[in-house]
Amino acid sequence: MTVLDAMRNYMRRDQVFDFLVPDVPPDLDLSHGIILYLENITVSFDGFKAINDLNLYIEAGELRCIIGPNGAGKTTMMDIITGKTRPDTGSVWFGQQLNLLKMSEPEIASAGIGRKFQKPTVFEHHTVYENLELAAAGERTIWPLLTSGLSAEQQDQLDEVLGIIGLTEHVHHRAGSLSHGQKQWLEIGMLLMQNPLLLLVDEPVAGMTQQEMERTGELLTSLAGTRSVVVVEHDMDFIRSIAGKVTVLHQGSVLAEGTMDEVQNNERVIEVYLGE
Ligand SMILES: Nc1ncnc2c1ncn2[C@@H]1O[C@H](COP(=O)(O)OP(=O)(O)OP(=O)(O)O)[C@@H](O)[C@H]1O
Repeated sequence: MTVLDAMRNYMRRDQVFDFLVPDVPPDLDLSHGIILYLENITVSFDGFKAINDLNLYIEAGELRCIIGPNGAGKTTMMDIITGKTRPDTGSVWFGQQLNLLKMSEPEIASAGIGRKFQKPTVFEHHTVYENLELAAAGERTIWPLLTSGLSAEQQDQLDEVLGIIGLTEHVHHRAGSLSHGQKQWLEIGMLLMQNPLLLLVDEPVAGMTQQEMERTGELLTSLAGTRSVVVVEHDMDFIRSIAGKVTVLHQGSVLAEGTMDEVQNNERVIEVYLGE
């Protein structure tokens, strides 16, 4: 079964994960099995090419790890996908039909691309429940939430998300009282309330305990399949524990791509990154 078939199966409404199966917008064409196309991207800052003729393709439903030395362009690449930075040249497509370069940051988020930054940005004085509730509402639809609360479907989704991120027992605790790892999971849960089809996750395990790291690996692995997950991370043990395909960025381009074993044994990768 191809990844796309698997994704289509997950999308069937008679399956158990009903509330967590992202709705595929009608204009998001995944018929080629690719959810994200970055082609011939170049970005310069004051004449310095932070991204240099980058080509990257993310499959529907895959978990991709992006690694590379400091300054390789990983953050800039994420910024391009989310519309924060516009490239000088190249194209960025979400599925076959959505040209991300013609969309604003909020439009890109609404189309189904969620981003988790390295530091957790939960509302510390609100409970876990309230954080998820606010995330369900989204910025532009908060008024209905204040007046009538969550819909039955959103409530079911919230319960499901709580289970996935392992915070059911903490639902009425203030987010500020959670451990660092739990805050990171809560923020991933907040993104899940928006049902993204592509989740971008920046250095999720920085500062986590070994146990939290393992739990995060399980969480991200479980999210792939029903959605695509792109993880930027420096921790090689973590990458090895979750990775399917790994992309190594160097000086703004793809240096190598393959399994963790393949990239770890690649001479160029050893030279410019792993041998550091
Ligand atoms: N707004 C900016 N203005 C000038 N230079 C920038 C800007 N943003 C990024 N750069 C430069 O572009 C290059 C790529 O930076 P980027 O943050 O994308 O790398 P990275 O792979 O995410 O690094 P790290 O692993 O340290 O987070 C770096 O040399 C950085 O200094």
